[in-house]
Amino acid sequence: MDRSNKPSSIGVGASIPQPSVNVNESTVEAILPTGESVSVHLYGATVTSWKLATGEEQLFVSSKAILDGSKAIRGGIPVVFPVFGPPPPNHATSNLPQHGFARSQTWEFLGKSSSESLGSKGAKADSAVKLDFGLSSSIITEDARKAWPYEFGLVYSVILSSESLETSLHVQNKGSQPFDFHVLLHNYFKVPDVSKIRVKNLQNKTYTDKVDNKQEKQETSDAIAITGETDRVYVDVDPTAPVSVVEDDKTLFSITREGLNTVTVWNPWTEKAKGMSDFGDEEYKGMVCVEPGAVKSWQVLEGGDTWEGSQTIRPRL
Ligand SMILES: O=P(O)(O)OC[C@H]1O[C@H](O)[C@H](O)[C@@H](O)[C@@H]1O
Repeated sequence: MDRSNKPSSIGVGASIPQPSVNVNESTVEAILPTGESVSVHLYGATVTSWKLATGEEQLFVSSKAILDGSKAIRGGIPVVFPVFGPPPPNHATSNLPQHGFARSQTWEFLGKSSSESLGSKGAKADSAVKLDFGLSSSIITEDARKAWPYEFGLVYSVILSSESLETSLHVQNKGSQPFDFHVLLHNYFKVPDVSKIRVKNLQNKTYTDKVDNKQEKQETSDAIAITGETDRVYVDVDPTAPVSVVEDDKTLFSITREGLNTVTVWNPWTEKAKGMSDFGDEEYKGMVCVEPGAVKSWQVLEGGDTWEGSQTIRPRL
C-alpha cells in the first residue's frame, strides 16, 4: 500500500527519542517520547486506555468490566463487526450475538511502526506510533465461524500521536461469495460530568431513537444535552465535519471519520446501568459513548474486495 506518510520501522534513526512498545500476553501498550500512551487488549482489539501527556485518561472503562476474555470489555473502544445491535431475523448474521463477534475474539498483534515528525514542542522525535491487529476466519473460534461462515480478514490499526488517536478498520473478503456487514467503533469517552457536556454538530440530522420505539426523528439541537437514557443512531453525517463533545466552551473530543457516516450516541442512565452486571451503578455519570459507524444499511463486500473506515479523535490539549 502506498502511503504519503509511510512509517519507518522502530529502530531507524535511533538517535532521536523513540516510542516504547510493550507486548504482554494479553495487551499491547505504547508510550510516546512526549508521554502520551495507549493500551490495547488483544481480546477484541479493544483500546482500553488512552492517556494524554499529562496522564489524564480519555477513555471510560467500567470498574466492573470483565477483562479475562469471557465477555466483551465494558468500555474503551470495542470494535463492532459484522453486525451492529441485535442481528435481524433471516439474515446471514442472525446467529451472531449483539454487535457481532469481533469484540469477543482474540486478535493477533501484527506489529508496530513509528513515524518521524516534529513533536508539539518543536523537538524532533518519533511522535506517532502505529499498532496493527489482525483477525481472520482462520483464527476465530469455531462457534463464531459456524455462526458466520465467511472467509474474511480484518486489520485494525491504532495510531497514537501527540495530537490524536486514530483507529482504522480494514475489511477484506477473502472468499468468493459477497457478504453483508456493519462496522462501528464503540468509543466510551470519559467525561467529568455527563450532565454538563453537549454533543455538537448533529443538528438537522435524522436519527433513530432507540429509546422511543425506534422512531425516526430530526435533531433540532445544535448542542445535545444528555438528560436521561439516550440511544440514538444519527445517519448521513458528513464524515469530515467533526462531531464534538464539549463542556462549556471547551472541546473535550472532536471526531472526524472516513467511511463512517453514522454516529450513535449512547448513555444507559440510571436503570439500564443498574441492569448491566458489568457496569457500575453510578458510572454512567462519567461517560458518554459517541460511536462512528457504517450501520445505516448493510455494506456489501464482493469476493476479493476490501473496505476501510477510520476515525480520528482529537482531545482537548
Ligand atoms: O451492552 P452492549 O451489547 O455492549 O451494547 C451497548 C449499547 O451499544 C450501542 O450504543 C447501542 O446503540 C445500544 O443499544 C447498546 O445498549
